[in-house]
Amino acid sequence: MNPDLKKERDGASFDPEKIVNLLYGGPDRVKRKRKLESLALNDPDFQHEDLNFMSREQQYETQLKKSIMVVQKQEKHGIMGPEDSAHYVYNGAFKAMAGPFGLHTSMFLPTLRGQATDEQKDKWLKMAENYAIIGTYAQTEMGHGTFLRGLETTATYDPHTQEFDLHTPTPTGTKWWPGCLGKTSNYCVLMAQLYIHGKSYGPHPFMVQIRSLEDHKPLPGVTVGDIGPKFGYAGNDNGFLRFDHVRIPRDNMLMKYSRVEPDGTYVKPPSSKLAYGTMVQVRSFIVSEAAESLAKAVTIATRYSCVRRQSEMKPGHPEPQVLDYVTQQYKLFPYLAAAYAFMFAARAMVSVYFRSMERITRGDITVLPELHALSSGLKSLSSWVMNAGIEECRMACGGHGYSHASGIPSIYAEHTPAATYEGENTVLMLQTARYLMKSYSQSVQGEKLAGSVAYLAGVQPVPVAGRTRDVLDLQVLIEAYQHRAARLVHEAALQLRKEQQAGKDQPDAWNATSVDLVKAATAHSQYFVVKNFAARLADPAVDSSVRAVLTSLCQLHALHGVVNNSGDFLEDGYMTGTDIRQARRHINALMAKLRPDAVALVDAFDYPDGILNSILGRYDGNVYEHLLEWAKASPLNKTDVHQSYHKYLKPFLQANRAKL
Ligand SMILES: CC/C=C\C/C=C\C/C=C\C/C=C\C/C=C\C/C=C/C(=O)SCCNC(=O)CCNC(=O)[C@H](O)C(C)(C)COP(=O)(O)OP(=O)(O)OC[C@H]1O[C@@H](n2cnc3c(N)ncnc32)[C@H](O)[C@@H]1OP(=O)(O)O
Ligand SMILES: Cc1cc2nc3c(=O)[nH]c(=O)nc-3n(C[C@H](O)[C@H](O)[C@H](O)COP(=O)(O)OP(=O)(O)OC[C@H]3O[C@@H](n4cnc5c(N)ncnc54)[C@H](O)[C@@H]3O)c2cc1C
Repeated sequence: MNPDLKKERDGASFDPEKIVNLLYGGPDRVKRKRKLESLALNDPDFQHEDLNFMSREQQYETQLKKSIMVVQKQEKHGIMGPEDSAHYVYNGAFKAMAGPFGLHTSMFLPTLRGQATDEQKDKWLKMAENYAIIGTYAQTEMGHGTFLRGLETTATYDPHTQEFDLHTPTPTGTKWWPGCLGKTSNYCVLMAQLYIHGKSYGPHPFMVQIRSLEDHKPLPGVTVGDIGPKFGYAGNDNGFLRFDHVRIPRDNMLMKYSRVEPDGTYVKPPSSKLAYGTMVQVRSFIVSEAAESLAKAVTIATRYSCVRRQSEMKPGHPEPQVLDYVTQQYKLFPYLAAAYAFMFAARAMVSVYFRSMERITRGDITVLPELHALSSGLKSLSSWVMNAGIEECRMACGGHGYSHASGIPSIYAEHTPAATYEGENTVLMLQTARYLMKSYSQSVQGEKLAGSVAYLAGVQPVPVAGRTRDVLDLQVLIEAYQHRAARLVHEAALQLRKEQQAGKDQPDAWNATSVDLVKAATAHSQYFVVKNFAARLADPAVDSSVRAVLTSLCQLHALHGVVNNSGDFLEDGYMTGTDIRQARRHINALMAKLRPDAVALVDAFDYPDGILNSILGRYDGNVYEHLLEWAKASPLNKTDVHQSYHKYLKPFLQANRAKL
């Protein structure tokens, strides 16, 4: 063990195991998590050359082979359900979401479960759950991803044959991006515009076979392939798909909510947005993905910052650990705090999701708009912060952060698209804003608001300027976030009205106000995160040493947000210059207080080395010797003299020498 890391761990004010239990739901679940992770990490069948040293084709093949073994072994070991899979599959076996069966489990199966009738489930779900067929979720097209109503792929009902005719009318209508489509899937859930008797009914889901179950060749009329290399996701065959008048039976439309009768009569769903249910589910889960990826990057950068010694803080003294530089703490600790904040927010989001789904299943669709607004806002906020945080962690590791040996580039490449997939973040924040504007106007009309928007009922009066308040008090901070969100919603609503009064129609007024609207929706989401973090600490079951350190983290998270967005808090005089100055001082004091606990706090995320996959973030801190070992494994080091020397460099050098 690196002596610096040992010293850090010995000096912590709490036992990290207590936080591990808090984060993962108690000792039994932690035991299960560790068992599943180590089962996957120590399985010789899952060992392979570092993916960073492989070509894309090799990566795809390796991940596909592993995916198959994962399925077989899951069955053998009785590993079931999303929590088990998160530990065994995504963290243990893959260290990634993006394996070639990723879309089968994350979207294809949930869509069948959520959108198919019981008869349709009997027909397909068992086959899909048992991997007799592999599917994906094919919605996005080359020309349209965000604008779902603009999809071009059509499903035209023919009552004579009781079939749908699937067709891609234009190049831009080509399905583009669906994961696991390019080479792996033989089925997909296709989102296509439903046409009956020449009338459009909007996007609907259809179950479509795209490849032969005999030889895996594309079925007649189907053109399908891989979209080529991307920023990351090398092991995933994101694909393209086109249809040339492909016919499928009527009952291949997923008909849990809307139906087409044999004669072509359309039966409306209780809400047309129920067809978008899988996206809402995955958005709700992405908050956890964002929290975890950020936590991994922060773990690597924090441990490395205790091992790394650089420069002279005091003349003639030994080089200090870089984490002792307050600027380094300022880079890392706010993201450490954010990772915790989003882990708690993710838990809350998932329980809101399941509670809402229970009601929706019982036929109560009134909860849908709030679920959509909350999941859209939290998905966007968490993935934005995650992206900024991972990049900050990379830079905090200096040059070594840029090497794949740090593990950070892979974390970044694997998770950065979360800001884009399942709904582009700005677009989703505007969806949240839409709900906030509606709620605000209901409140202005005297309706009582409930749930996450109840606070919009009235913007609190601005306290007398100069009033002293303790900005370290979590209740004071929650009220400040609440006030800021309510005010920004109120002002965005006023601005929207002003734009309309100035003669703009509603869409133009909305566009003109959209920067304010995104700001308001972001503030609303941040308020939820801060309030939820503080509420988690109020739980009497939380151990006192843990409560102490997490309270400091919660204060840091909230204060950092205040200082970073100080204009919002100052603008209407709710906070004063003195408050902000105090907030800055408190941040410094909190960082000093958290410094001795930093390593224990990242240890408490409980990522073993096999999952972090990082030389810099090793638990034992033996970074330097392993860096060299890792580099020696690079394919370019297989021989002392690379063959290209003989082909190119040698003649070039010889010719140059001959000229002299
Ligand atoms: C069990 C699960 C197991 C494992 C999962 C584990 C972890 C998951 C974590 C990670 C995932 C891992 C791997 C996956 C990796 C990548 C996969 C990526 C997949 C994809 O990207 S799929 C494609 C996603 N595409 C989108 O998200 C498109 C975004 N666009 C839209 O959603 C909509 O078109 C838009 C923009 C929201 C709607 O715009 P518009 O205003 O034009 O809407 P409408 O006119 O259609 O709507 C009017 C009305 O309806 C409201 N509304 C819109 N959407 C919804 C909704 N989903 N629910 C409820 N309500 C909705 C809208 O706000 C309007 O309301 P209003 O009239 O104002 O009342
Ligand atoms: C790694 C990865 C995996 C994916 N997997 C799948 C999959 O499995 N299945 C699938 O169907 N799709 C998948 N997608 C596609 C993904 O869902 C879309 O890329 C995403 O929904 C964004 O749509 P877009 O690409 O059309 O972006 P665009 O909508 O073209 O966005 C471009 C810019 O325009 C802005 N913009 C667009 N509309 C508005 C608006 N109304 N108001 C303000 N600004 C706007 C956006 O904010 C953005 O800045 C995947 C994408 C990636 C990157």
